[in-house]
Amino acid sequence: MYTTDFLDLPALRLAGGSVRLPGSKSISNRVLLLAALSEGTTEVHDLLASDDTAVMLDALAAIGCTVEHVDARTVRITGLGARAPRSPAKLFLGNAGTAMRPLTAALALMLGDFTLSGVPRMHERPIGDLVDALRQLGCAIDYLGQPGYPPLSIAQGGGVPPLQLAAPIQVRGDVSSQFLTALLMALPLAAREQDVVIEVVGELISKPYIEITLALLARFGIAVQRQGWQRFTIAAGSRYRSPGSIHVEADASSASYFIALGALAGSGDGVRIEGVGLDSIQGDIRFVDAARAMGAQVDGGDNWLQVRRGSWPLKAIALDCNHIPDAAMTLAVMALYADGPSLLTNIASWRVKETDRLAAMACELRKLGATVEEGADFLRVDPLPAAADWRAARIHTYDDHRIAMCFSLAAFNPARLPVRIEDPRCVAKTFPDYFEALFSVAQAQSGAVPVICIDGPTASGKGTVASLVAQRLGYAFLDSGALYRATALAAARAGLVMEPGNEAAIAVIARQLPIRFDGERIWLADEDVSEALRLEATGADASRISAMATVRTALLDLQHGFARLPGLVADGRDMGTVIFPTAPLKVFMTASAACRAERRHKQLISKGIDAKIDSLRADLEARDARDQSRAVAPLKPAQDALLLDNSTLTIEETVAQVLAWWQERQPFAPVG
Ligand SMILES: Nc1ncnc2c1ncn2[C@@H]1O[C@H](COP(=O)(O)OP(=O)(O)OP(=O)(O)O)[C@@H](O)[C@H]1O
Ligand SMILES: Nc1ccn([C@H]2C[C@H](O)[C@@H](COP(=O)(O)O)O2)c(=O)n1
Repeated sequence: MYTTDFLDLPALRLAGGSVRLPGSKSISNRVLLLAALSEGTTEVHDLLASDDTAVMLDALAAIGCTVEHVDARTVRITGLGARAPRSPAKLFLGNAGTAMRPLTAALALMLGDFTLSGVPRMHERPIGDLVDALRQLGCAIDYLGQPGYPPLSIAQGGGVPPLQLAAPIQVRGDVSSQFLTALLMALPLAAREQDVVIEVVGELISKPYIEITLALLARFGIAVQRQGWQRFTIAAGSRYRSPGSIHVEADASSASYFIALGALAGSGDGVRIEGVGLDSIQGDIRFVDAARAMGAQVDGGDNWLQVRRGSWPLKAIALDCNHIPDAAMTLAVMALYADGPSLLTNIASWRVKETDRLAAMACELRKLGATVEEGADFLRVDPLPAAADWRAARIHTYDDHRIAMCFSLAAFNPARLPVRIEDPRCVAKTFPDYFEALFSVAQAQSGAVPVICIDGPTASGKGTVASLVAQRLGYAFLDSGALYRATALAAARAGLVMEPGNEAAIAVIARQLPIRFDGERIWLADEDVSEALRLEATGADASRISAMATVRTALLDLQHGFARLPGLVADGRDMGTVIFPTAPLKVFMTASAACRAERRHKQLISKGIDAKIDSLRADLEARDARDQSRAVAPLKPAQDALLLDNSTLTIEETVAQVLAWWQERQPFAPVG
């Protein structure tokens, strides 16, 4: 997951290959709660691991369920069954509506004292209609802040009041379908002796989500009779029965980004999506119809979809999106690539989601250059047909995962502009590895993967700085010196002396180098050689073999392979001059010899390695002289490199300077 302040997506061109999607958030949190209310143990497979499921799991553990993490995608829940929940309990539910609403309803029908709170935005998301319905029943539930919104208190430690079940329980259906879902999941607790009837007031929105709720209730042994979308009856004697084991389908809303990707850029066989198919129980699968209407070619089976580009430009649509409220946001970005204005209607529910999505989408689409009309419950988006119409935008994401994900599609713009996604970590709500998945199937425009080169003499700090710059930008990092060091180490172990007569044999070793980078650690085959590589003797050997032309050629492809999405920071001696000559930023980093010898001395002493400054200085000057004077790819600044002498700078100041130069090269308008 990218935890950087922002993530710059370079211009993208094509998409192909296969992605496996994480489990559905809606299904995951419903299954977890139903497992918690059941007797016995339920093994939940392919569970979504995300912020919203994490808060649900924490809450279930806090009220006394046993939660065992079997592996990254499997959890075992032992439910409460007939037991009372552990109380008092304070439950923090983040910004997870799928946890806040159903848990409120379930706990309001149980013995105990509970408070339920969330992040500030959760305290702006309405829950009054659900609380009204629970109060009709007689539950003791109160607002701890603003009436109508969380945080809430449930105070039934002395006993659950007698419930008023004779008359149907009324709940509004036109603000959020989660209120009805919450009641449907919780009220079997009250239907021991008599039928419980729920009546929906107003037109029910997002009906497909209710279908998911009913399907999952059935898996847990609860049959609900439905009369149209207005009246739901839970039969007397209902009891949650664990299915023992249950699989969570992949998230159909998450599929929308990859369906769109296939429609925009799917080349060859297009994009294959694993984990959800055309027969999904999730309403958002109907996004496929909308994508087809816009021109996408979509095939599918039981548990897979395959998407290719069809009509181009895409066809504009006018669509009532009530049935696909979450996935419809993706259509708003696809509309930028259409042959006319698109109109998305019946999306008022966007206003009470993670953020006011109607306002947010309009604002961010305009930043890209689009003309957008925002109505109370609709959005009209004009396309951006010509490259000149597009702007390079910093997309603000409002702590809303879907905004981050759907705006990534703007990186396919014909103007070949990058798109900056602020706070990319917000995708953790439903799809923590979204950008990794995107980069695994998307291809950049040729030459568009950005590379920052930092070359310089030994101990100038280029490795330290390059690695930090890479971290701040979410880019890959290439320590090219490690490749020469590893080759030298492997050659020494093969009994070779680093001299010209052995050049051919050393080049063979370089070409087949079984090197692997794993965070801070470096492996040669199955041996961790991180420490051995940093020895001064290994550095000197590396310097000797780096003068051999065939060894340098043997390492070329390996180095080029590091240039991948979203970008690369590479440090070495010839990154800017030979390996990435068209890189948009080249830095030549130096420091005085005295300063470098002192830094290296400190570095070695801190690792418990004894060293003398004078001999270190003599060694590094000898190494620099050899690296500068060799015939192939000598150490020297590229013509267009910026010089950075950091003798008097701290590491942080040096990093800040490189990042400032990088920002100057970006096309985004200055902030403010
Ligand atoms: N201003 C600075 N910028 C970068 N590094 C610094 C700075 N001040 C001190 N250092 C320290 O200098 C030491 C040498 O840095 P580093 O190993 O990154 O150099 P290098 O140029 O990559 O060396 P080599 O080419 O031998 O791999 C590190 O311990 C680093 O923390
Ligand atoms: N791009 C590179 C990187 C390294 N070398 C050689 C020259 C160095 O003395 C030696 C070790 O590099 P370090 O780990 O100290 O950066 O490897 C090179 O020629 N070209």
